[in-house]
Amino acid sequence: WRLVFVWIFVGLLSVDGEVSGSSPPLSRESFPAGFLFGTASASYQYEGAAKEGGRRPSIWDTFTHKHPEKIADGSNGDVAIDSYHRYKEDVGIMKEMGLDAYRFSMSWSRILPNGKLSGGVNKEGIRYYNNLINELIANGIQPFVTLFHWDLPQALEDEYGGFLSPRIVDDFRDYAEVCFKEFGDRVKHWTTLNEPWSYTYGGYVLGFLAPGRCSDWQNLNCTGGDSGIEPYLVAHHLLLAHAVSVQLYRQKYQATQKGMIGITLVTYWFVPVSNAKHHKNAASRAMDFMFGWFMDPITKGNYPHTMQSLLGNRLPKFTKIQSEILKGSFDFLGMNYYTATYAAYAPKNNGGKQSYLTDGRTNLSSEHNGVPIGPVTGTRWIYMYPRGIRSLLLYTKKKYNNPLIYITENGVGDTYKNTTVPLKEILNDKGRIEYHRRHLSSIQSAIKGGVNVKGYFAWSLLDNFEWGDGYTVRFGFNFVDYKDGLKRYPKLSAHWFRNFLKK
Ligand SMILES: N=C(Cc1ccccc1)N[C@@H]1O[C@H](CO[C@@H]2OC[C@@H](O)[C@H](O)[C@H]2O)[C@@H](O)[C@H](O)[C@H]1O
Repeated sequence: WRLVFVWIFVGLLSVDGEVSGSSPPLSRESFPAGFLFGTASASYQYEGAAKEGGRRPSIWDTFTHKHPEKIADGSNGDVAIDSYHRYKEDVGIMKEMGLDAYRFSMSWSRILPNGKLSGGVNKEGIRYYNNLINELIANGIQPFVTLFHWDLPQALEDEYGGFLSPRIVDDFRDYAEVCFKEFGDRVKHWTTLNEPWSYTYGGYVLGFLAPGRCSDWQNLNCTGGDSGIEPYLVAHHLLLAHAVSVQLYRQKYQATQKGMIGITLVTYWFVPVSNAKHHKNAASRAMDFMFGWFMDPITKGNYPHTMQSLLGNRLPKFTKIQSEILKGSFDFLGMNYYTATYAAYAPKNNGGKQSYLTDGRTNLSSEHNGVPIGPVTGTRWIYMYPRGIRSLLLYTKKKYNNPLIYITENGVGDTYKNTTVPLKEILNDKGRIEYHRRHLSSIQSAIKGGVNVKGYFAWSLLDNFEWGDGYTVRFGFNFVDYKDGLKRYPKLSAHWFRNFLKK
């Protein structure tokens, strides 16, 4: 009998650490009082109205129009899902779902069309974001605002190469100050950057994101660049732009506006292919090269030791003053988690050319001995690995002194290359419900482990323009009908989340 009991108990213990079956089904009540639930979005992926309301081009307008071959369906964000005109309807959907907060980004080139303060502030841009913020607050939804979600004004890319140049630091700070001044009386959670790793990796290592730069020997149809040098320059300037903007907010606005400011970082969870020391070290190095690359400077004022020793003079150096303003430059940490990957030791490829891809001496793979790290999903690079968000949260708590954390993105997409799939099937997104439920359960387990996480934003409220995958990958709780006036329909997951959130 004892054996039978053990078997039953073990069977109930789901791999995410939650004891399913014995505890009530997961709901808002499973989380501490005041825990915020929301959804996330980004300006270029949602707004559309690319040439309306005084907005000038961003590097994503240029990238999609000049290189449609780099977008799965050759599409762009000219119209996207038209949130610029439909924001009231979209806020209504958030209200209906019972969201506490909404994370969105501001389009820098809608507010400063020429990128610089000297080019003038676009009043129509200010008006749009005031309308959106006021609509959210009128519906009891807190605005979480990201200043930069990859859509850099093209004017700054043209003038001095955007984030390749240190000149970006002052222009970003000026842009941030316009936003603090205009919206800071109502916006109490600011994020400077969304995923500086992705902007750097996608834009300067492999060139599949704007501005599409990489080493020509990689034969990835890039517009110039050097995957072994430029990523480290861009990341350096992203960090400095972040730090000076946080310093400005704290010195001039925080005392009166009483808001918080942070940064959103993305990382995989890395699982060593075996317990062999050289593979465990590889997994640790992989964390340094993706998460520590940004997390160490904002907590310790410098890059991880592994990066410093492996990169030498290819890694820019912070001055003493820069190190000081970087250290502690966040009130909260935004964390985006989607999946995990295996890490194995990789020897230095002496003959090979230099690239971020090989600098970390790690081989990353989504499978080991032919077995995927987790169940495949509707998204090519996302394997279901919910325990990874718990491991990542506990790792962050231990290594970085238990910071205040919001999960600012977590979600999964369904891929539709052929558009003949019946609507009924698309709306029946049980896989998305399972993905979010298991990740929420894993977060609950991390909270029990003492992690200071205070909110969860799902990616995404609506299907939208998914960068290199255009409109072929759908992440929304709500379906957008690209063939019939961008009409919005709740998927099964929207009903599930509404019930989950019911007070
Ligand atoms: N996409 C990422 C991180 C990333 C970057 C390069 C390569 C792999 C993964 N991060 C977040 O994921 C979200 C989902 O990302 C999609 O994932 C599936 C891909 O096929 C698609 O191209 C990408 O947009 C984006 O919409 C958000 O804007 C972004 O903040």
